[in-house]
Amino acid sequence: MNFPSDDELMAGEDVTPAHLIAEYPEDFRAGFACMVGRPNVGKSTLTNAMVGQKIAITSLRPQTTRHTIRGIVHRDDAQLVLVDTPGFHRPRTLLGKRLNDVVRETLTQVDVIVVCLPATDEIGPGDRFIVSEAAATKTPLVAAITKTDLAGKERTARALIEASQLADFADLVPVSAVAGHQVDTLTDVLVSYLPKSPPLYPSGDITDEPENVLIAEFVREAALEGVREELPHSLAVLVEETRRLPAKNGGDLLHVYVTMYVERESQKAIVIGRGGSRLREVGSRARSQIEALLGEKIYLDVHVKVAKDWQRDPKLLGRLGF
Ligand SMILES: Nc1nc2c(ncn2[C@@H]2O[C@H](COP(=O)(O)OP(=O)(O)OP(=O)(O)O)[C@@H](O)[C@H]2O)c(=O)[nH]1
Repeated sequence: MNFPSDDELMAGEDVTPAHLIAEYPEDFRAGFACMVGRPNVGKSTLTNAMVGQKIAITSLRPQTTRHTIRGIVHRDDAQLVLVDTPGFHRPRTLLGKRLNDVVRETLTQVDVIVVCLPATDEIGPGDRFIVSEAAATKTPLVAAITKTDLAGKERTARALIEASQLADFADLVPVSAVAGHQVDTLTDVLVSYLPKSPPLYPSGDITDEPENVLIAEFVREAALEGVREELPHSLAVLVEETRRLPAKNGGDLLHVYVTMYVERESQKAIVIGRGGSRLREVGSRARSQIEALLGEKIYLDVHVKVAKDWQRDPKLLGRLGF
């Protein structure tokens, strides 16, 4: 994570690029919020709804968010940088341990933590574990009671009461990212916990994740779609290279070379499909998303490799950005 250090923030104009010193109101606020919660509670969807553009990766399958992807909410009076963490897991592998470390480190550095609790579900041990980890930091906690459109009024009211008994939340906000209900209210609440500060990022930025991370996530998301087998933990995607090559019809075309790592031959067969049919579908779905992200046509080359136990291989984990 590349949070600006205290020194950088204190140093003000000395390190602030010229484009950031543009005019901003005296009481401007800027800072970081981090979403935590069990898998599938709606963290990514909520991040997208607040930022207003697809950045974090959502999926029907749990635990798809591997990388810490930030979205940035730009307002006239504030800049809210949203950090979308992978979520806590009971660490069984080196990957699991590193993911937890990333989350913990993040939680101590942000200005406010958003604990996402779905209105549809009873509070369980998973929620309690996450809330206790979050409460162990000195950071203010805000509860977002998510998916209220699915839960209805009565169940949402009960979820609010249950949440208020769970921890000393500074605020509780019922919200539906899908229906767009109370999303702005949540942003208002989070902004109120940010320090007075000049903007931290240029006004056009929606995320500072390198493009290759987003490209890899798009391929991963496409590869997981419609697969029932337990693939989420076993699938990792790496952008090996991007290269601009002359196109047939003149000009040039961006070639993107991607490797998908699975742990077993059987998983490779699932990903590739009969005669490569599934992989072609995955490639074309990912390609159109990547083209939308980059604003240009690309050539996408996806290779599938078996890397047994990649989750325990420090070298490969490092290359994959963990
Ligand atoms: N109806 C409804 N569905 C929602 C809402 N928010 C999220 N969902 C759905 O819930 C599922 C999980 O949402 P995500 O945003 O991927 O959840 P997450 O917490 O980021 O999940 P992980 O990446 O696994 O940690 C997706 O199918 C979403 O479409 C909501 O407000 N209303």
